[in-house]
Amino acid sequence: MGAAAEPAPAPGEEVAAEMGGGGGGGSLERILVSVRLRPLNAKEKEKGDASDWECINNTTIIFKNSLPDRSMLPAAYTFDRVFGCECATRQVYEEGAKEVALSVVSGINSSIFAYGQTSSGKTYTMTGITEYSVADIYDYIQKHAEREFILKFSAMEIYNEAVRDLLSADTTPLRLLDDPEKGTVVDKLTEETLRDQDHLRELLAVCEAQRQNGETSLNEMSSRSHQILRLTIESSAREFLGKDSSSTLAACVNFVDLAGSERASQALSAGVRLKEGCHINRSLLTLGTVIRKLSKGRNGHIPYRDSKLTRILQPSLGGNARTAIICTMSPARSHIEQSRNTLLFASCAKEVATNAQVNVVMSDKALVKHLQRELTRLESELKYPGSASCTIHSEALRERDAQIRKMEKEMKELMQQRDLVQSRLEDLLRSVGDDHDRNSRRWDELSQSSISHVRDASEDAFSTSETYGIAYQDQDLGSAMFDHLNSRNIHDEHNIDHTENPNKKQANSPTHSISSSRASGKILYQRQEDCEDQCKEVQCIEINKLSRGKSEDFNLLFADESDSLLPLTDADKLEHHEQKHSVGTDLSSEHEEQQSNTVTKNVDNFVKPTPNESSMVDANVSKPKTIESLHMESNNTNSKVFAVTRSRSCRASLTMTSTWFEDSDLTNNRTPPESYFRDYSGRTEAIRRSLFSPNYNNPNDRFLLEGSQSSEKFSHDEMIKAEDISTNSVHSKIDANSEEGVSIVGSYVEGQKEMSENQYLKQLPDDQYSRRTTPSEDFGVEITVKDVGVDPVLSSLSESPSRCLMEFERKQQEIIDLWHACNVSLVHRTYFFLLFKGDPSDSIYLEVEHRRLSFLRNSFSSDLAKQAAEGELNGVVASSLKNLRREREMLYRQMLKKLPEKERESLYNKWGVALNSKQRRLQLARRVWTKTDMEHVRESASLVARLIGLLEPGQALKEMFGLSFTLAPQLTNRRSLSWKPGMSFT
Ligand SMILES: Nc1ncnc2c1ncn2[C@@H]1O[C@H](COP(=O)(O)OP(=O)(O)OP(=O)(O)O)[C@@H](O)[C@H]1O
Repeated sequence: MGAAAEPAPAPGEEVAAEMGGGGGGGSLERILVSVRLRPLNAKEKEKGDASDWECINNTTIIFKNSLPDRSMLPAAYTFDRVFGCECATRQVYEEGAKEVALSVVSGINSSIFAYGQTSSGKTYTMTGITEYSVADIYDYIQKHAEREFILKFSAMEIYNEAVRDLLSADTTPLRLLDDPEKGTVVDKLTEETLRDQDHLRELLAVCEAQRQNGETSLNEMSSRSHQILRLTIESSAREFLGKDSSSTLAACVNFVDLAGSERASQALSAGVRLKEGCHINRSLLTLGTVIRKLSKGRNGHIPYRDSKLTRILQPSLGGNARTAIICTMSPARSHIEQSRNTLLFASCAKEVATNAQVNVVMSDKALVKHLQRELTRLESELKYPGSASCTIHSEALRERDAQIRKMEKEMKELMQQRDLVQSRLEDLLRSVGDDHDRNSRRWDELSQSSISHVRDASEDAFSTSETYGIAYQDQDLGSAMFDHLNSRNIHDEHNIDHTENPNKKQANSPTHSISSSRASGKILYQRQEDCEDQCKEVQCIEINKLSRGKSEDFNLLFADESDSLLPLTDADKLEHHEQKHSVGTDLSSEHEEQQSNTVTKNVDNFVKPTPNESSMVDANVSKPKTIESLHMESNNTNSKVFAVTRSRSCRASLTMTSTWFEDSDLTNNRTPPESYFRDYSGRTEAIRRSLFSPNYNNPNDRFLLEGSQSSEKFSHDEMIKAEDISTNSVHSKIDANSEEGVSIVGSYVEGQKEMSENQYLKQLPDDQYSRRTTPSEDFGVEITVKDVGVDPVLSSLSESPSRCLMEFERKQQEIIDLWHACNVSLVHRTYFFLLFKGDPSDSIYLEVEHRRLSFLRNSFSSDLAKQAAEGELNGVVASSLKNLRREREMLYRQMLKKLPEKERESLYNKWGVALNSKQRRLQLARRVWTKTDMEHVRESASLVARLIGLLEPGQALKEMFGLSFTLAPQLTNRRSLSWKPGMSFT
């Protein structure tokens, strides 16, 4: 037996207001739903149909037969009332309709519906209910002689979606009109004012005779239409009749006998009957939809207007009316489908609530009188403040004053606390400031390319599958910074592993471990609430390259390409060749196995700490200057893994996930660490495909891909070449399809970053450079970055918004100047300019861009000096100029595609290109981004964006610039951050 449905809350709790009540102010009340089971009829008995349904009590009906294929369906249904086949219509009326029907005499609209398949007993039930109701109404009227009642009767049927007046011989369909006050009204519907009960009986007989009946296979006298009998009752207290203060209660009760809800096929309908069936079912279908939607709440559109039935009955379906629905059903097994549908409808209906109100109609005089009384009362309150209502008001005011005072006190205390915390913060910053100053120059360098160093450090370190571990040891400041950076960085796509640190001083400190993998999006953070000592600086970020990276995987993808632009060394080729045959075919080759076994072991240690070992990371953290690793690797992967950790005195270290590539992956990957590690190798291909989708036959794309993986392979000049090719790729992609330009710009930017990073490495003192590039034995390189300062984000938190904005504008202008000086791609400038508008997070991007460009400019200067000596223009400068020229050509071509002639002409005017001159488009393309004043820049960006089809840029686009930071909400709220000057990575 299936689960029994919950009984609906008792309906009718909100009983009709007493006559003469004030009106309005309705309350929600569920539709009263009951089910009536009729006895098996002669035909059914003849066929030997079994009776499968039984009412086991007043509210529950069960399906007796346990057919095996029905076992999944519920076998018991509960409603407000259920009536077995032995129940008389009188009982059905008394318990399932009377209360609702009689609301009408109290000025409350009501409706009684009969719903069910053909021949289930709807007409049989409704006829009885109408009679009993009418009798009771007249009985009530008799007993309330103090009121004068006016009864009006109207009747209609909806047959084939046409409304017909049942009190008129005219069969012309009636129109439905929308009345602003009354809602849907049936135009020209006859409304008879009733003389007495006999008069009503006569009219009911007329209706019965007029109604569309027909014979179906299931019912010889089947009602083929929806019938609505409407009795309107108005009543006024005789005492006030004719007086100014009289008011009237007005409401109507609908007796609705719906047409059969059966399927046409089941009623063996054909011809006229089939057409009827279609219309009937369309109306019933809408009724079902309305009831279903209402049962789920009133959110969204309720399609009342989809059928005449629901339009006319709209107030009864969730509106200003009390409603009762009696669902009739046959107990026969042959009708099981229809019976279930009926019960389903009933189950939905019992969830629907209506909002019935007492409808009071005031005479104009009464209304004026009422308003005058109200006015007088208010005036007297103003004149005599000592009156009762005024006393209440003044008390309320006193209470409010007291509340305000209390809140002011609390605010004062909070402000004091804030000042205290701020001064502590300043102390702390001051104490770290010295070290920060000492290290600032170096940190500036480090931070601009914090990730890049890691990547560039390896001979082929620029792998898309590198995994950067993050270790962040924080006190209050660090915590804030941690939240700030990581919340933005990982977009909540992380797994946090809370473990206990077994070290005695940190025994009670929760440790959040989050690791970050570029390829997998897996992030493990390591955070310590309480440091062993008061750390004041980040002294050391030790980065281990633990295993070989996915660059090999990527290279393998192109290993067959004969037109590779990469000058592969013999060793490379050999390696690629070997891996090509191992990856994807035999991941458990010896070489792979060695790596993966080692790494897997460590991973297991990391992600599944034993109680004794606790977190391996924590243990590592507490060891001074140990190059410990967050060994994260899958069994199958040969991914490169970097672990960034810090020594005892580290304040904070953070490895940025850097590319749109990995960010997208972070977004996609939500698997827990273990599964990630297991699934890793399979996923790389998917990631590659879903995120990059390059054309592998295209040498430019190929170069981009390979370049992005192994920048270390390229010399500075090669990087410039890479930029060349990237730019070309941008252009060709944009030419082909401007939308694709978005992702390609990402690659382009990546290339530019690499170039600057490469340049940066060249500028480093030899010892540092070698430290970043010395391959270690097993898995590659060890990178040590020392003396990293404290996060200036925090030190700038107290900046005023206006100052922040000024800082942003200053930085933005500097970047614009640098773009100009370095001949940076126009598309890149456009994207960057439009993306970063001073949002708090933008500061980081601007900082990165600024530093990158500074390096580029240095590179330009040295190239220029060299070329001046050599007397010819080549190298970086020449290549960038070439790129710009190509870009302008691309824009020139786009103009024809993207801009209608009129728009082009207005642009020529705006940009000072003579309309009668030659090559106007080219002239225009040559004018954009040629100056650095803000107006020119804005216009240029707008035009280029239009030409390359850049739509409203979103956060995702920001991420393609290589970094993704989200301010922790608490930080944003607390300090209303804006542009933060001098931000750098810590
Ligand atoms: N509870 C009942 N007890 C005895 N007979 C019933 C009962 N319900 C219905 N019947 C009989 O079943 C037959 C069909 O009933 P009725 O016409 O009311 O069905 P219906 O649902 O209105 O069908 P349709 O939708 O085709 O108009 C009638 O002869 C009626 O007398």
